[in-house]
Amino acid sequence: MTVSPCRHNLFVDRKGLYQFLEGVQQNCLTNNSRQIVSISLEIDLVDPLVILDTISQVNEINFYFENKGKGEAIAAIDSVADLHIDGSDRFSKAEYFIKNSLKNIISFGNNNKPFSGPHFFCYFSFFNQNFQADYPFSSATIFLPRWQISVKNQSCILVMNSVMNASVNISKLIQTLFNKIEIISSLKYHSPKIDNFPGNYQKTSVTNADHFKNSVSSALNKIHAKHLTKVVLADVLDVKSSNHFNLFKSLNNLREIHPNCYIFSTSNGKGQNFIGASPERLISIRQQQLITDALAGSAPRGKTPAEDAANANSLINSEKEKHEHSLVIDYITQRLSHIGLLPQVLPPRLRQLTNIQHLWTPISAIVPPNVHPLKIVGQLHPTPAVAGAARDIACAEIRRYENFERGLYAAPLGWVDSHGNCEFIVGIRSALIDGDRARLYAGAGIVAGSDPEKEFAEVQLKLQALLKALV
Ligand SMILES: C=C(O[C@@H]1C=C(C(=O)O)C=C[C@H]1O)C(=O)O
Repeated sequence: MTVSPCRHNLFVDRKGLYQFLEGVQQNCLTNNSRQIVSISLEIDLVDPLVILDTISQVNEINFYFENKGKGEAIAAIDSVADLHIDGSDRFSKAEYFIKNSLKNIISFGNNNKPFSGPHFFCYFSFFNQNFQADYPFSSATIFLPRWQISVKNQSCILVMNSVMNASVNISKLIQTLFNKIEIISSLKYHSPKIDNFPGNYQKTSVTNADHFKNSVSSALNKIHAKHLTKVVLADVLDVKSSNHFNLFKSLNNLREIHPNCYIFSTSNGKGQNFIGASPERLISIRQQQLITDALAGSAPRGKTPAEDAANANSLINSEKEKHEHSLVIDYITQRLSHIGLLPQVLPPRLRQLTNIQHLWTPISAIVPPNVHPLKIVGQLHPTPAVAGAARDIACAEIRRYENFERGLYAAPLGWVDSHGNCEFIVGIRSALIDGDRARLYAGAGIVAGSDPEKEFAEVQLKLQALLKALV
């Protein structure tokens, strides 16, 4: 990838930008080729969620990612290059697509700022192939957005990616960019308050409480028979609202209610969205430093500080929860070692969320430049935090017990840049939204010592927290 020098003043930029684009076009003419130009400009602070809500169209794919605690938010809107695939080699095909696309991208502008330059947004489904024929997302989607608006530490970067060839009108292209900046700048930074949606809604169950509890009991028999050591079973809640779900309000509610979680949303460009608030990072890589989370083992938050501390204490000291947790650590360290990394297990801690708390062990490693982030994602997914152990046996059991398609639930979603930086999370505590209908997903890890009633209560706790933000 070629990088042109950075200029600071927007007016100087306009002239420099014209010359840059002319140079690229000349190159296209000479080589009879096309290129993608990636233009990054610092703009006044805006709220990427407000921008997503205002400029995205139903027929365009998009992606939203926010971590309020880290002061980061990104909206990726519409696509200039995308890949939609299924099958077991989806991670390597996605890696190839990104590497190949990058060869043909030339960058201009503020390239040293966080989130400047081309970023590829990716979302995968839990299984290599979705069984439900009409499930609305492929098992892998990767796209380079036309527009990317991101905020990091109160600084805002706009990236426009655009195709350049011999016939592109450069003045028009620049005009499009500056018109967009004008529209974006006119949208004041605002964070609306949480709404109590007055709309009515009905809950309909796909599974019922007995089905879930019976599955847990049956899985426990298989665990005792040593067929497997852990399986994560999920449940879904179907909701029909009297109004269409309002994505913007739901996401805004989610970020207010769960400031320590990753808030995410993806759209397939056909009217369906997958959204949620996940506490679980699969991997983040910044300057070759990888961090991944082993997150498993749960207890509710207490209603009083004393009750909360007691719950935390019994979580930390529970042999059953520690066993459930250590399966995830063992798997992650083995899988990272398998691809030549040297994982370092950091001290364990508690991840305390609004409604629930988890055992949490971060694991770090240095990533050599020749190991692509998607190789690591493909290596790790699905961890025992969302599948079980042994992994393949657990996945087969999940298919047997769950009578719904997991789709994007509990699967990796995130972004990769051109330097090997990335952030991928696990799409748990999520919902598929389709007009006035929503399907909510949450699960719990089953190990020896699990109690069907308690596991059912844990899943309901997670589902209710999500429901509260959506309706
Ligand atoms: C599978 C989910 O969560 C996972 C299961 C947990 C558990 O059972 O203790 C904890 C965190 C996650 O790894 C979910 O929320 O859907």
